[in-house]
Amino acid sequence: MSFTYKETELFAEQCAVTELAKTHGTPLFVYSKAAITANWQQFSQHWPAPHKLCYAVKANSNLAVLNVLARLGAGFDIVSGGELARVLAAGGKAEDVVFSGVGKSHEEIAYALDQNIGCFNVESSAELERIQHIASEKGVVAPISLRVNPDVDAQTHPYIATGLKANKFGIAMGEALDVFRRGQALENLDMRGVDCHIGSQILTPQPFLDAADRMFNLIGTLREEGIQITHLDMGGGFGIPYQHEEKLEVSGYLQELQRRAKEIGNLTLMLEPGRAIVGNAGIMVTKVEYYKPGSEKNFLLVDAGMNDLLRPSLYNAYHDIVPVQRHQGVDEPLVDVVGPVCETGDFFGHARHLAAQEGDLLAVMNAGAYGFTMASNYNTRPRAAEVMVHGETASLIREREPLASLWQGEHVLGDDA
Ligand SMILES: Cc1ncc(COP(=O)(O)O)c(C=O)c1O
Ligand SMILES: N[C@@H](CCCC[NH3+])C(=O)O
Repeated sequence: MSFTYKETELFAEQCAVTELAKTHGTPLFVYSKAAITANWQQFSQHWPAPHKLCYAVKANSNLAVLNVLARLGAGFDIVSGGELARVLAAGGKAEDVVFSGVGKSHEEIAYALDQNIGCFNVESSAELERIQHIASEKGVVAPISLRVNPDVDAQTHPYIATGLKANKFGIAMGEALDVFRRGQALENLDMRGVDCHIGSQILTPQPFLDAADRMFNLIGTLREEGIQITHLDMGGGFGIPYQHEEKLEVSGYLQELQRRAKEIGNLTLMLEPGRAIVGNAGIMVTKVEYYKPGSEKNFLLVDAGMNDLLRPSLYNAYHDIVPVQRHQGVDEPLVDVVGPVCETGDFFGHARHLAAQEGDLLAVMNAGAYGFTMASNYNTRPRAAEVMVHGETASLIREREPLASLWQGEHVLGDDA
């Protein structure tokens, strides 16, 4: 059985999807190892050593996915102690991990230091002091990069734009030199890099190039001060086509970064792609529970909800919805595809032409990134199972959550309370 996610090929493989749904139930996330590998190679072929690629774990942190990437030689970008634990459990190495995030706790910093993490991407002066304190208590030296906010408009959804002054992320460009000097004065910090991340689902190269200009200028300024920065991490954010968008061509940008790094010398580059590696490598399969025609709107009620795939509800994001079994020669009414959760915002698509009946399967496309990782138990719904298709085989890589796990660990008060 082979499996790809182009619509036509999905139909050719309808038996496979139907079989998987029958075996594992729905909703079900299905990922393709071949697609993840191909996406990874799109970057790695233009990114020779010593430059590094750190996959952003938040996009999809299933252990099998992380393991495929670790075997491909990936480094990892994490934002929590939990993500670090996952990377290690999946066979990744701590030295290949960069730790991003604005709110790292004491516990997370201590854990990362104990594991000999590759680098902390530090987002504030307060965080710098905290890492110094913990590293000195442990008698170790922490590798540090400063995340700088380049104040660039990423031209994306405001909730996922991160590189503007008004956003909570990074250290303001104008403060970077002072914070860097402070870091250099602290004994248990090794100030070795700068980084930025301007946002996610960016579809034009210009914001990346603008950010790169500002970061290279900053490195120039730091070097004039005698501060020898040895790495620049430009983050992730590479968008994928969900609807009719143009595919973002990354190779030109990657080459431009390398050209500039070579020009100034002694600089290793890093990137942190997430969505671009796993987004189109996954679908969410869901079953139609009811067709509910109405005078104003028709609804297809499916068994997946916003708790399984939050992107449409949170960002009004578009995902193609494809029937797994196509009914030939029948009308395709206009329908809203909605879930069972008690919120009007619980939808996967509005005004779609779809002919589907109770029991039919639908595939929600491009669900490999920020799908399962943003799932919750809202409405006390168990999180879905995940399957990886590899070659002729499909393996269950995460079981559906058992219902009992949804209340285990909770305690009712005794009668005397
Ligand atoms: C610091 C950092 N790096 C990398 C990423 C990955 O972004 P994307 O999935 O858009 O490539 C994110 C998320 O936006 C992030 O916050
Ligand atoms: N969760 C977002 C991306 C946010 C990236 C995290 N920095 C999405 O689904 O598009």
